[in-house]
Amino acid sequence: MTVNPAHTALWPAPHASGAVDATVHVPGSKSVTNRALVLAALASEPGWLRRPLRSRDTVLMAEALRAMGVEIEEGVGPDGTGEFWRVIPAGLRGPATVDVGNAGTVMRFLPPVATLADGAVRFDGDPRSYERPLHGVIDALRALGARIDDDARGALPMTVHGGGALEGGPVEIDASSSSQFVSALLLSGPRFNQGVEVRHTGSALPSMPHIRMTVDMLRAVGAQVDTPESGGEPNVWRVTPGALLGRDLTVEPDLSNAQPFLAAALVTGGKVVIPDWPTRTTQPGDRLREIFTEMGGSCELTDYGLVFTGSGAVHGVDVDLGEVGELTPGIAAVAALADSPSTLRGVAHLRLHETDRLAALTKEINELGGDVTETADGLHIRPRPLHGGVFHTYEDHRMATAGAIIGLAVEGVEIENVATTAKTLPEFPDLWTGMLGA
Ligand SMILES: O=C(O)C1=C[C@@H](OP(=O)(O)O)[C@@H](O)[C@H](O)C1
Ligand SMILES: C=C(OP(=O)(O)O)C(=O)O
Repeated sequence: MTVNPAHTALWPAPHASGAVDATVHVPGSKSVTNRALVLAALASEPGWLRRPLRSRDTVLMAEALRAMGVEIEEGVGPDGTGEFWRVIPAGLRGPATVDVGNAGTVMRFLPPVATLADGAVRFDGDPRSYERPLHGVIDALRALGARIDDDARGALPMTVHGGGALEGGPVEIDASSSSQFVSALLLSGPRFNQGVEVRHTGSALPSMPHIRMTVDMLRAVGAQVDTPESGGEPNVWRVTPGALLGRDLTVEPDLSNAQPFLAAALVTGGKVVIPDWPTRTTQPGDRLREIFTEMGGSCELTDYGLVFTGSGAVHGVDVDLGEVGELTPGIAAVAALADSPSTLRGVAHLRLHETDRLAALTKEINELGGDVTETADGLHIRPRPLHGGVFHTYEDHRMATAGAIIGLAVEGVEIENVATTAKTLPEFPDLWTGMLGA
């Protein structure tokens, strides 16, 4: 958790003078966009992504694929269909250089792709990317036949020496520090000579909805995937080798990025509508309908989207967030404003996210007068009257949006480096002030 002096600009978080009442069009899902890019790049024919998220993480993914020879055309479709990206796959090539920034999806999903390139692919990224776990992907790829130089650290920076193909087959990994290890191997699995069989051997696997998203999206492009849910062994996923189809996919809104707007309705006793909320989705953000209802709101899913209404009261929760870890900062912010204590559990792995999120939330909420303590796997939050001050973000987009939620209810909160929201939602400050009618 280091503060970058280049990023100390302060953004006065708007204070809500009354109940919000707004419709917020939330841009596309980061997790869907980056999976769709990888799958389209590995396909045997061109494919389309409509309404892709355009943010730091997804542009890094697109640039990395371009560096390996994939063509990605960008344009705007006819009325109402928004932007599109057309992905034209090509023989993957090296030498290439990939900047992963601090994107978990880029640093984990692309090394397996790079094993298929016919040359060296060098991976580097932000200083934080050196600290985030990658050993599961590196060790698994080596076991499946890849040559990787990583200075024996099991981390970035590293070079994958693509050999034009990978043998693949069965492999065991401990993915308890990130579900993205499993997703990464499955996404490229159809292109390995023997496919891949991933067996998770460690303690609890986090973020299961994200693994389901990987499986659903693989099946949608024609891959055959056997999973624990489809009658297979627990903790084992098997992908059969085969060609992938190019598809025409419209990306769903990012439901985790809808979180701060729903939270605004909750903490101000107002109403927020999110158009195009999917009726069926693997996105973890869909759990907000249940969690924010328990915390005092109510919601209705209509043909138009999700209508979420706050009651004026905000209650604490005791909830295991292991499946939906990326929702933790926003839930912690709401919990700090509640009328009773909260316990957030199952999220020890957040210590290795964009920043150590458990330490960062504890420090920043407490510096505004809060009473938060870290547990082995989460947070205890006892609400207290808060006061203004600087909310540091540690180059973590979800810390910035968490601070903005608190700022709605507490005067004088200033968010350091709100621009860090560009990782997944560059429009955040504008959408936020637009919601408030400013
Ligand atoms: O596969 C994905 O798109 C993601 C999986 C999760 O990662 P972890 O399992 O590392 O928490 C999640 O937190 C991240 O924001 C996105
Ligand atoms: C953990 C997150 O991102 P990443 O994809 O970089 O892991 C997140 O967006 O909350």
